[in-house]
Amino acid sequence: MKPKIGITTFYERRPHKRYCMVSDHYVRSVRMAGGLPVLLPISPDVEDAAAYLDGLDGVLFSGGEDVSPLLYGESPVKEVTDICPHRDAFEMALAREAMRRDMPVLGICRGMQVMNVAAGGTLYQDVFSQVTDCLGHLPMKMAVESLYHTVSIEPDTKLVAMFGEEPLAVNSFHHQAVKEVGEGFVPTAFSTGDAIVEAIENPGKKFCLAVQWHAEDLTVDHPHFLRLFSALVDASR
Ligand SMILES: N[C@@H](CCC(=O)NCCCC(=O)O)C(=O)O
Repeated sequence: MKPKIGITTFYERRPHKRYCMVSDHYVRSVRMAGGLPVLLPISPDVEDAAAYLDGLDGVLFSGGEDVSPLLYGESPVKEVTDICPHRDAFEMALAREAMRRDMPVLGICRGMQVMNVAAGGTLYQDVFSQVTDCLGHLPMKMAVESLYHTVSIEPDTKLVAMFGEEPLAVNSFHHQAVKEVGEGFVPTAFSTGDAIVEAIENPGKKFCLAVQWHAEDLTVDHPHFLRLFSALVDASR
C-alpha cells in the first residue's frame, strides 16, 4: 500500500471563477518517490483540518503566496502584495495538527514558512529590504529547474544525511524567509554569502523538515533532490 501524501494547493484566480491548483511537479515527485499524491482543497472549514489528516500518512506543504504577517504579529510592508487568508487559515490548522500528531511533514518554500509560523516562528517579510547584504533569491527569468545559488548544510541533520556536507546548489524563487525559528525547529541550512535560512528541521519529530528551495522542480534534471520526497514517503509508511 502506497503511503497517502496530502499536497496543499493554491488558488488560481481567473475572471469568472477560482480554481484550486498545484504544480504537477509536486505530484510527479511524490509519485516518483513511491507515494500516493492526494490533493487537498483550500477549505474555509478550518475545523475539518483534522478530518483531512485522518485519511493521510504524510503531508507536503507546497509553495505559493506570502504568509500573512498578521499571523506573526506584524503589519505588512509594501513588498507584501499577495496573501490568501483562506489558505493561511487552513494550512495553519493543518500544520499545527499534523505536527501535534507527529505525522511526517515536508515543507517547500511557502510550505516551510507556514510550518515555521504555525510553530510560533516569524519571517522576514521581504529579505531584499530587510536583510543587510542580502544576495539574490528571486531570479524570475530563470527556468524552475535551473540551479541558482548554493546552501551550506549543518552537520548532524536529516538534510546532511541526504545531501552531504558540500555546498548544495539549489533553485530559488522567494522574497520571504524564516527569521525566528518556531518552537522545536532548528535552522539546518543557510544560503552562501548572506546566511538566509534555507532549511529547518524539528529533531524531536519523526520527520518534520522544510526547505526554502523548490525541490519538486529539480527531481528530474537533478535526481538527488528526490531524496527529500523519498524520505517523506518512507517516514509515512
Ligand atoms: N511567497 C513566498 C513563498 C514563495 C513560493 O512559495 N514560491 C512559489 C511560487 C509558486 C510556485 O511555483 O509554487 C516568498 O516569496 O517567500
